[in-house]
Amino acid sequence: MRIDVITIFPGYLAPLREALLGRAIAAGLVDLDVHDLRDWTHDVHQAVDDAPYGGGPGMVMRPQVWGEALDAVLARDARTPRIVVPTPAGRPFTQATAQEWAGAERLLFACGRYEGIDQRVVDDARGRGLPVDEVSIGDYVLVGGEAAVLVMVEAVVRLLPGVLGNPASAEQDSFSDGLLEGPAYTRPETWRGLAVPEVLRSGNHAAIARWRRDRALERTAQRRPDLLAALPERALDKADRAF
Ligand SMILES: Nc1ccccc1-c1cnco1
Repeated sequence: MRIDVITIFPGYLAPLREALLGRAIAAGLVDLDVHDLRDWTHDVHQAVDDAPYGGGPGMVMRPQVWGEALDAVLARDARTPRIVVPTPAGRPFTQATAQEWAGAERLLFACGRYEGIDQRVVDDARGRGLPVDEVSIGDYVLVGGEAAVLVMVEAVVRLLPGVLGNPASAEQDSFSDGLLEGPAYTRPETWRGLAVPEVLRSGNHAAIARWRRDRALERTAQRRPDLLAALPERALDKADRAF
């Protein structure tokens, strides 16, 4: 997978070259290119934004600069990318989105700041038949899209074959079966007077699986009843319903 990121703060994306993602890049599973949007400005001030038509607070990022940047970065590789624009006004980014994008051969993230990018940049790209996803990582206000790109790239790249040491862990993630993961424990058996639940040390794998499923159902019901309500009928078996 090739990943391009266009931003006015390239340094903000440095963490993408660390740890798991850094290893994926080193292993050739991911090609990452971070581009400075200001490289496509032509004025001495390298202006990337301007006042919004219609007035109001903040600044809007200029279409000319973004248009030139996108055209140049698109041309760097023959593969057509999904263009991703992080925005608080976007559709929710979920595990399903990450799984969908993990199948893409190329992703191009356009990091907007201020009050966003002139809408015509997205409209022009869509008008040329390019897939553009405007997505939000949650209902809160960030200063720019860069933090959202760190989140989304990690969620996607960990799903790529060969990235995770143990692919099973991707299957057992929270959300992969529609439920939140339950509590996890490791040694010592007792710590500050708190003991590991007996069943987890019993060696009875059926009982352990049941206990874990019950804790996941319990936690999901308490913290994310919306996820429980969204589960398809077939997702809960008889034992689940008894819980
Ligand atoms: N608040 C923001 C400001 C700029 C670019 C993205 C966001 C965003 C993305 N997901 C939530 O917020």
